[in-house]
Amino acid sequence: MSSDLLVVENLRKQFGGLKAVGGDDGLSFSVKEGSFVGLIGPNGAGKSTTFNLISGVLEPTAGRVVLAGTDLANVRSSDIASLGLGRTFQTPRAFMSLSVLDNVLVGAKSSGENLRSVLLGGWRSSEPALIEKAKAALTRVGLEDRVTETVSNLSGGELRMLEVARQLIRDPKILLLDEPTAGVDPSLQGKLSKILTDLHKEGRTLIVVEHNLHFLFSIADQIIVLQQGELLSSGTPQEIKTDPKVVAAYLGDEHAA
Ligand SMILES: Nc1ncnc2c1ncn2[C@@H]1O[C@H](COP(=O)(O)OP(=O)(O)OP(=O)(O)O)[C@@H](O)[C@H]1O
Repeated sequence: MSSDLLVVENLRKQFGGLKAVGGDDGLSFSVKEGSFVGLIGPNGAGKSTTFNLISGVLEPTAGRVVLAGTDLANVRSSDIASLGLGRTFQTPRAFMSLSVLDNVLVGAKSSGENLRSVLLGGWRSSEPALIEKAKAALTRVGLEDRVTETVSNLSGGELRMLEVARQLIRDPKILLLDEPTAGVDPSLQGKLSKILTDLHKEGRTLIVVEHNLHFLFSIADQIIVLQQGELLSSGTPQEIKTDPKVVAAYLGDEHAA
């Protein structure tokens, strides 16, 4: 039986005294190694804040996050990635004037030195093994024909896939993806769903925030529903679709069984 890779325990985050995540007892849930979790909830439910707390972008007001047995309160946020956690953001982040390949390479080691030389315009990667790894990551996300393209010429969907490739080069155990279908042409969503399913099949744990429930419910094996920062429900996609609390509070009448 697989064990918990991620444990979120009594987690709370307030901004200026206003609750963003967690009620009185805080938000608690756990994610088993190798699972594919969808994190859903209406706008403002606390999904991105939860991602920011797990990835160390924000510090919790209370509670803790334990990744692979390590309490992240004891880990500098810049070191969380080296514990095997990768994440993408709602708004993709990239060096727009660099090539697709260089964007993957520059993130590979994430040293301050790399970033400084990119900003000064003198950065080059010359490690053949790393270049091969970057190309393999780009092939995984379907960008193998765009390797030499300048990032500013990519479509919104390609930019999202580039972000995933930038994470894959570090070989993360767990990947947090914030709205991967946003800006992706609907005709390409089948391709995206295959990419995510393949990452899952090779043993990676995925947590995906997504508003496109049709997309998410067809690929995730567990759904966690947040409402106003609190856990509303958790279960298989089928259980969630038919949970009266979820139907009433989130999915709306048209989804009622
Ligand atoms: N930096 C911040 N300062 C103040 N309030 C914030 C901040 N970030 C988030 N919030 C508030 O916290 C709550 C949760 O926001 P969050 O962005 O986590 O929700 P979400 O579920 O990701 O929403 P969406 O689906 O719209 O992206 C909201 O009420 C939001 O206004």
